[in-house]
Amino acid sequence: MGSPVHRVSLGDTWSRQVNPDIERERNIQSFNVERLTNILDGRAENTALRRKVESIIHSDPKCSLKDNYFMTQNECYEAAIQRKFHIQTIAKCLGWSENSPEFFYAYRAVSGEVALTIHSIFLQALRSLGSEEQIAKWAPLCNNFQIITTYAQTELGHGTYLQGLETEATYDAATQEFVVHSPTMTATKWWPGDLGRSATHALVQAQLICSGARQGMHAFIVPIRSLEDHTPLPGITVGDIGPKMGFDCTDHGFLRLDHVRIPRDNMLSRFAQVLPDGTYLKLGKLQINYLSMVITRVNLLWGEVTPILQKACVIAIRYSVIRRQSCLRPSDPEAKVLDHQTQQQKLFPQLATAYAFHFLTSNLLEFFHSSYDAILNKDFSLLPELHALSSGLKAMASDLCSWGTELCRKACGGHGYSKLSGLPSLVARVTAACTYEGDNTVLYLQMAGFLEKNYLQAQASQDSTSQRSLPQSVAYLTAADLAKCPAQKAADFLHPQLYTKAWAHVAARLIKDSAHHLQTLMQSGADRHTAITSV
Ligand SMILES: CCCCCCCCCC(=O)SCCNC(=O)CCNC(=O)[C@H](O)C(C)(C)COP(=O)(O)OP(=O)(O)OC[C@H]1O[C@@H](n2cnc3c(N)ncnc32)[C@H](O)[C@@H]1OP(=O)(O)O
Repeated sequence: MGSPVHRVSLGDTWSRQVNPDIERERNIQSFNVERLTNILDGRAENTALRRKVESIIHSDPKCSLKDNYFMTQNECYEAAIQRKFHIQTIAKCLGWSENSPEFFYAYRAVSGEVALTIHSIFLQALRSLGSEEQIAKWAPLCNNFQIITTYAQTELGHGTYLQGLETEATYDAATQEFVVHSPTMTATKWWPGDLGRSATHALVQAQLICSGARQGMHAFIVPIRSLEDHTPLPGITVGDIGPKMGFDCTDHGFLRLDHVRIPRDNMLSRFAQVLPDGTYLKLGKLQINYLSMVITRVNLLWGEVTPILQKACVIAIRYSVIRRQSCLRPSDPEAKVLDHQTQQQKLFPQLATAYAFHFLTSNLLEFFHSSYDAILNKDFSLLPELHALSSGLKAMASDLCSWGTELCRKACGGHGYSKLSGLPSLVARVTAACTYEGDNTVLYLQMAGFLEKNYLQAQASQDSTSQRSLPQSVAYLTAADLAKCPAQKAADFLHPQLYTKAWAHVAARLIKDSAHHLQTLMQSGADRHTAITSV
């Protein structure tokens, strides 16, 4: 593919030299760069592994992204498919295991421009919602790419409001099958990635109907394309939904099902099952079927949202070091843009946010790993907190990272508007995270409900002898009120603990005020729904 313009390439000698302004800045740092790098990677061994994988990927022309900005949607998709399977080939040669750190570093080295990312979401949903037998049956087929899968939940008519999903799975005891059907146009599955052209099977989230009752959303594995010639199977209408604001490497698609029959065993049954006679058994609350979204929210913060702001900061700050524009004083030579206070006030808070979110999402990942095994073993005690944290942090981090990435782009003037800066595609990509995996507004409300519930519980237990312990992330709700700031002298403000105490105080006060406001509104006659959305 010939590009329309001459482009800087590594063949141009000056493009390989480090700009002297960058060199100079790098030589005046006030901290140990390698040590901070190891901290951000988790440990020195991870840094070494990451660099090794990056050097393999960056030196491999088949992993190159240099033509990406000149490609059509089709070309992007095809290149992403080729990149995906080329990395699989590298992995096989080097013995990288599935879900290994090497894969994480390799996908990060190609900026996530690989296809079949929702195939991994299917696998994650299978492992969290499937029985051991179902995992043993379907996981090897996925790992060997004998089947290509997608996660089909969102519909044309419903995305965030899961209780409104219309796709039905009706149990037929006579044949021990489910009949999966799209009863209306708005029931059409719409948006699932890898559905438009790639997937042969879909994990369809549908309203289970059995024993004459609607049992809520459950997960069903439905074959959708032939393994012989990849054409849609009987009763299946499937295709691509066309160009979007970003993610050209992913084939987002639509799916309609016309009374498609699947075996009873195709309903993922770790937490719920339908017996041959149609009896419905479930463990825990219905929302356990939402578990794969919780996992996705945690992973996308760590693997997608935070890294995008980090990249945007690197691009914008490097640009600001070498770009000279205007004079600080009339007699001065043109200044580095970074020497203008206005530029520092734009970029440094974003850099601080990127670091803060790195450690915040790392902490969330730790909490997830410690609670996930318990949940899989049907101890649901930590699920409400995990749901609230993943919802609230996904909403806050994606909002602030999309705002910050756009700020970095605008801080680079005209070059920030060039796709070749890398910034416009970062903005388009992180913006999507404010919508997918749950609209942020709705997820903030999930967090709000959790905070209010625990505040009221803390108040109630203060009045009674039974001190029921609160979830660890809201333990501050039982802390004694701070009469005044604990700082006695200026140096006290250098201690992180002071900020933790101060922010805990602010959070507790805001939650208390909101809970009391909510109670006042409801006592004055407002119903809870009206009250909670107006607090
Ligand atoms: C790539 C580019 C794409 C750009 C555009 C993308 C568009 C589309 C892409 C996608 O759509 S990806 C799939 C995204 N879809 C979602 O993430 C769905 C988000 N919606 C939900 O998760 C739920 O509907 C919501 C949490 C908002 C509401 O849950 P419910 O419908 O059950 O109702 P409710 O809020 O009353 O919750 C009932 C109880 O379940 C609890 N709950 C809800 N979700 C839970 C959960 N996940 N885990 C545990 N508990 C949960 C909730 O806290 C509450 O607990 P309490 O009864 O104790 O108060």
